Amino acid sequence: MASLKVKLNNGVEIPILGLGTWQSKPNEVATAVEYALKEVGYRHIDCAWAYGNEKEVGEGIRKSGVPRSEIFITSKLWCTHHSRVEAALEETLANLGTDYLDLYLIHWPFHLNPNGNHPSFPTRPDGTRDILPDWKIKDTWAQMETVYKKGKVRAIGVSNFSERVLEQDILPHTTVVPAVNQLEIHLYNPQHKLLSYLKSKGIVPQAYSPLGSTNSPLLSDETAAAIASKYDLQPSDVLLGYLVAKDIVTLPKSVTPTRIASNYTGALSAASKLSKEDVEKLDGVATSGKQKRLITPPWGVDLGFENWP
Ligand SMILES: NC(=O)C1=CN([C@@H]2O[C@H](COP(=O)(O)OP(=O)(O)OC[C@H]3O[C@@H](n4cnc5c(N)ncnc54)[C@H](OP(=O)(O)O)[C@@H]3O)[C@@H](O)[C@H]2O)C=CC1
Ligand SMILES: O=C[C@H](O)[C@@H](O)[C@@H](O)[C@H](O)C(=O)O
Repeated sequence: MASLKVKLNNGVEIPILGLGTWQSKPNEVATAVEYALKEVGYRHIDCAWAYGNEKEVGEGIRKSGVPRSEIFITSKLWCTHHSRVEAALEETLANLGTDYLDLYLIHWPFHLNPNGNHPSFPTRPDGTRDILPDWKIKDTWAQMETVYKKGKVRAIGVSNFSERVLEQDILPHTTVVPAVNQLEIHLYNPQHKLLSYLKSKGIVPQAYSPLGSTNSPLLSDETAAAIASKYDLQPSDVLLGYLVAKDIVTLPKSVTPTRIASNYTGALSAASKLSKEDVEKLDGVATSGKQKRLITPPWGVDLGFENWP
């Protein structure tokens, strides 16, 4: 049986399943969060300033009646805020209506121009993203360490950081090793090499877009479907259970009550049923020609990832 929590490198425990909230409309997310916490048993919500719905997530948390201390809340520092981490965190805390986060992540390893032509997605005259090329990501991380040491967040980590960025730009300069790296990890983008590297450094991986995100090609995958029918599960259960069985913190998003419920129970059920051979088979799907990244914002610079188009 897969464990329900994973221990981070500072001893804090994180529930292995969390509810995603990207693209959850503000008028839907409060109900979704309330339902997930009150009716299903989720105790972990994955948020971000950039999702524009943190106020409504906070509303859902309060309406659920589940005590704050029982819920693991993650949020992420947006790219236009790298020079003012503490102020950005305060804004997120106020939006969510809480006085601390369980985990705060740097959303992407770039500082976008805070004085550009858009508050979240500034672009240059040629249309490319207005990244500050001279900004050092270690200076963002130093501010993350400050808010951690002040006790405003129980753990700090990163998201969308490749091995190269961690190895060259973060780890040589840290006193606190990131607790987590949140990445696109799923059947078609399993990132085996990066996962081994993270394990060697004690950094816990979190899987975003575990179902393949919007209009997912994964839900009709033949290997996942065959394994699902063997155990009387849905393919979505297998997609999630596969990651949970590998001790990867998994973040399915849904605003549909039946899916919010089945993703939770199905993931745990699949994780307990999948054999070593099933997991090996699923591990090989991408390398047998199905490798595909689904979330590739147009950064216009090399992030250091394998298989970035
Ligand atoms: N750090 C980062 O850069 C990123 C972080 N994330 C995080 O990870 C979370 C999950 O990733 P996300 O990209 O949202 O994608 P998911 O892989 O979680 O897929 C979500 C999509 O699948 C649908 N869905 C959910 N459950 C089922 C089911 N059982 N059967 C069929 N369809 C289903 C949802 O529809 P519906 O809601 O209508 O039910 C939605 O369209 C995000 O919400 C966010 O919190 C995601 C991307 C990038
Ligand atoms: O967390 C979700 C994703 O990272 C999302 O915030 C980005 O992909 C963003 O839409 C972008 O275009 O950079």
